[in-house]
Amino acid sequence: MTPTGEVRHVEPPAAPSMDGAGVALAVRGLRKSFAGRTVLDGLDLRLRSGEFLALLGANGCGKSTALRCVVGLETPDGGMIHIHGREAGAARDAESARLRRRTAMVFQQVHLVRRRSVLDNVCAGALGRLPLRHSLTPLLFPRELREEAMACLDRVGLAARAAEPAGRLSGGQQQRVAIARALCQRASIVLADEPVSALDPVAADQVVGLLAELAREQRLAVAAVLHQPSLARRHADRVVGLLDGRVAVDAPAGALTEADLAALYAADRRPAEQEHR
Ligand SMILES: Nc1ncnc2c1ncn2[C@@H]1O[C@H](COP(=O)(O)OP(=O)(O)OP(=O)(O)O)[C@@H](O)[C@H]1O
Repeated sequence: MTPTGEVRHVEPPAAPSMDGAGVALAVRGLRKSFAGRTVLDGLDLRLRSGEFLALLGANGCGKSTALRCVVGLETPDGGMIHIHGREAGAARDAESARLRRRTAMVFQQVHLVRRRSVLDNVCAGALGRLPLRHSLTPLLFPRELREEAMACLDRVGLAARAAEPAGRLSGGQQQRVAIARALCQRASIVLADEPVSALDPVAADQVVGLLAELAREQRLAVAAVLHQPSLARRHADRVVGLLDGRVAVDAPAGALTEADLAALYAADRRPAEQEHR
């Protein structure tokens, strides 16, 4: 951010193209308020296939809300969301649902069924494209799906744990299972909301490193909300910092400055409720 409070765009330029080559996700002018309080105030964001973007910003600045709007868990008040060049509207029409199935969200809470096997949990990523009966019992998962899920588990380094109950794995391993589930969904855009906030530093580094690898090697578009700028600098291609529901910093990860971080996390800019969290 500049001393005058303007957005510090090192690269790319301010106005995101909605459908340029390689742009997997483009958000323009996204607006969202809760009970009259503006949370997203015209957010612009662009994410390319093969890119790992770290989303930074103080508590309450709107990071989760932005991701939730993209995957359809929140309905924006205004703005546009384009997924692979096509508009995903707020309406629950078939085209928007199809586009949103290209996106997967990974949460801090992994949302695994702890008593079911690791493999069954990964297979569950495919439920959106399978007939409803498959959700009744994992015995109905087709063999090809199990093979695909094994390949996803192999990709996150956990094939050997496929038969164990998911609840038996460590926190970092469970988060890797959740990422494998997103792969089994065949998502091309993975949005991770604080995926490592509950993990120790070593596990956190592994999980963020894995997300970066998946972006690079499988050409996924990956955005992760992180509260650790050091992880963003080490693994991300680009960093976007939000302030008051808008983009305040958009820079290659290596160009993120201490002044940027000071501006993003300045205590005197936060609403009073944040001070006491
Ligand atoms: N469903 C909701 N109803 C009412 N207020 C909400 C809702 N979801 C989010 N908010 C409010 O919107 C603001 C932004 O929340 P959001 O979770 O997007 O922030 P964040 O940047 O992800 O914060 P954190 O880093 O703490 O997770 C907060 O003040 C939050 O209380």
